[in-house]
Amino acid sequence: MTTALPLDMAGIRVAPKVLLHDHLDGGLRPSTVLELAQQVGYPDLPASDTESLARWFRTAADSGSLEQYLETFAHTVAVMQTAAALERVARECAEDLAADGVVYAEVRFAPEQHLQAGLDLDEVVEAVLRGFTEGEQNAAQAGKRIKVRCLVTAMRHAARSLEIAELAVRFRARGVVGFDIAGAEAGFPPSRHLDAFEYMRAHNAPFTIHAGEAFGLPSIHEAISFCGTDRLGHGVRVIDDIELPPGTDPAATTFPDVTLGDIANYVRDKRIPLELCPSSNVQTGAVTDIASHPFNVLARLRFRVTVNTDNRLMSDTTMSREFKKLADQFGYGWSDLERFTVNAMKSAFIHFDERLELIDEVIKPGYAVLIE
Ligand SMILES: O=c1[nH]cnc2c1ncn2[C@H]1C[C@H](O)[C@@H](CO)O1
Ligand SMILES: [Zn+2]
Repeated sequence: MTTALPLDMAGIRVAPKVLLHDHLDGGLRPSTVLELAQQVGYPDLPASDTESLARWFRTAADSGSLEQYLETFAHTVAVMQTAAALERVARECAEDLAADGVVYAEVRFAPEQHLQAGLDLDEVVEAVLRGFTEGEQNAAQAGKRIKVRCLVTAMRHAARSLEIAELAVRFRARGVVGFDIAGAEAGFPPSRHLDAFEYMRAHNAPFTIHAGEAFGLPSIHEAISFCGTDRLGHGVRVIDDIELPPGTDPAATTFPDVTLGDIANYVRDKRIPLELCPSSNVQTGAVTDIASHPFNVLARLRFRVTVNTDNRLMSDTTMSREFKKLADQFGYGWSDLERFTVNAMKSAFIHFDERLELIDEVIKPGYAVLIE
């Protein structure tokens, strides 16, 4: 592990980063939530100034339960019901990610949650894509290169997943690069949405599934074996299929006495990317704290780990902060952060030539100056 330049926040912010798991409705600026609520006359915000609102989201999301964590989205979704609001939120998302040094992002949201003021699914997606393009252009003017693509999510408790998969395919040439399911995991197995996944596969279109976050191995097993997912949203509970001797330090650099079960072996053998979201996992109770997060075990065992924010507003985080937390906890250097970034870029849903270009022209040169 070489660390030529100090691995501090300033350095991490300039390092090129790739983000595969970030929710549009979980990443609004607190000031934007307030302004949009005022504009649309939404009366139910739990706070009336930026600082208190930011604090409310963070503490309410710190619930230890995915179900309670998800309740906080009622407020962000409520203010994202018009084309103008969606466009603004998407534009600011691209700008904020670019300012943090993210060079490629796949940002997801559930179009079916944004129909309350009369927009249809296509109009919702069009507004968000316009916002991303504007944000990319504004970032470029500020000297920051970013490419933002969209994943459309279906809510797993609802019954619109096939329609959303069709939406993903309909918009595939216009900036939607994949499909996802999210929402409460317990009681809503991925196999409820088999027709949607089959539709995606029939159209040679990729998808990811939130699995192995609040629920354990059975959820991961369904996602990979029955649904054929291309990536795992979180997937952190794959650790339940990995046996380590009692008392093993999760921050160790090697794990020689490890035994992998069939599911863990399959995920690693097939290089199925894990979209790990450390801070979010602590908030929803998937793990106790960052120190006991299986990120390091999975990374050292060479699973295809990627680092993600999940919900920047609810976790009061950024890609840089997630990198910093992991580096501080597990002693990573620039070459490790580069590896996680290349892992993410290889796992992106854009075409191979575009991934390669970003790796060769942006990521490798970006880390080379930090490592030297
Ligand atoms: O971490 C998550 N697990 C499951 N569902 C989630 C998570 N973060 C956000 N969501 C839900 C709430 C949002 O309204 C929805 C679409 O982005 O996805
Ligand atoms: Zn998520």
